[in-house]
Amino acid sequence: MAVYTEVDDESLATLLAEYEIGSVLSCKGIAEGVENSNYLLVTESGPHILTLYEKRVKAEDLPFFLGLMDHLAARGFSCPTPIAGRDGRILRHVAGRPAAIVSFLSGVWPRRPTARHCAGVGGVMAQMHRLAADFTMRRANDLSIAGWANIARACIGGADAVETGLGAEIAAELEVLEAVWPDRSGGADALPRGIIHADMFPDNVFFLEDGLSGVIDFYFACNDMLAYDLAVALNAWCFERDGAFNVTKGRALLESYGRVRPLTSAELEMLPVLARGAALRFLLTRLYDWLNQVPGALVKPKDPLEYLRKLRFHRQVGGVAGYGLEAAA
Ligand SMILES: Nc1ncnc2c1ncn2[C@@H]1O[C@H](COP(=O)(O)OP(=O)(O)O)[C@@H](O)[C@H]1O
Ligand SMILES: N[C@@H](CCOP(=O)(O)O)C(=O)O
Repeated sequence: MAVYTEVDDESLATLLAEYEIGSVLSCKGIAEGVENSNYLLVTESGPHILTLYEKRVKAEDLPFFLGLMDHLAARGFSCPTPIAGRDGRILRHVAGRPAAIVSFLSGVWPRRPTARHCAGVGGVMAQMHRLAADFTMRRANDLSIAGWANIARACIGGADAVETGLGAEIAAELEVLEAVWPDRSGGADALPRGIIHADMFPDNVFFLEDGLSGVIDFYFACNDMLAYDLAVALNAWCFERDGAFNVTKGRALLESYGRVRPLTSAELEMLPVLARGAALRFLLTRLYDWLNQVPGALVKPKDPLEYLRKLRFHRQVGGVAGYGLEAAA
């Protein structure tokens, strides 16, 4: 459960007085997520989500995240819509934290993703990439390769307590990725860039009986290579619980993405490298959280070693066929 900051009744009543969504009927901490404190806030006008932004979310990035959700929702993309108060402002302060209220999205996230779910997420990701193309705000990916090196420095000393040799393996991986990470200078061989979600995990994609119902949690969104978003999703959606990569799921995800935004041959070729980077990114942030647990917070840290196993898989993938696609387009 991720509730780092409690909200008392008085603060809640003061907050709600600034909106036109009626008074509070109930407000309960949500038993999921790891980054922010989330509450299911039911008012006279229905359910909403109250989010108090914590640790990794910088206050100066909030206009980007909330602006992006607003931009996508206005174009028919199913994601939370930020709700403005009577004064037109979306961002507030509650219990000493920056906070916002967003619309509630129906659906449940898939505990055991199938190839059908993977096809759904591939399609919706490509749609998001297209719809965000004219979003004018920018945010650099602070959890790309330079950011990984910073996190690695902060937790490499404790890594071997989690698994013997882990510190050295992370250092070696970073060195390799530094050498092969796709061109960041915008040269002719640069991969297509745009706004990416950067955390499109199963717990951030909701489904109803008739299919995908929406995407939440845009708090890592940024400008980066579009194919990196796919690399994150291959990691998050296409491995089985026993650690095996499921090529049927990989193919479903990639083909359905490609039907909305065809992938270039350079993107397909780079996929194994991008997937290694994505696996290292989640290995590092999980390792950091594992080693720096917040006393008293209602949060269950995620297993860093799951991503070490995924990283080792990507290292031996020779090309896009390893993810289920026949050949480069
Ligand atoms: N707009 C929303 N509609 C419905 N449920 C939501 C919404 N936003 C968040 N939630 C619920 O809160 C949980 C945690 O949200 P998330 O944004 O993933 O948190 P965190 O950023 O802390 O990881 C989700 O798994 C979901 O159950
Ligand atoms: N998806 C990340 C953790 C980020 O938490 P989320 O609840 O915002 O998805 C991971 O699995 O490490």
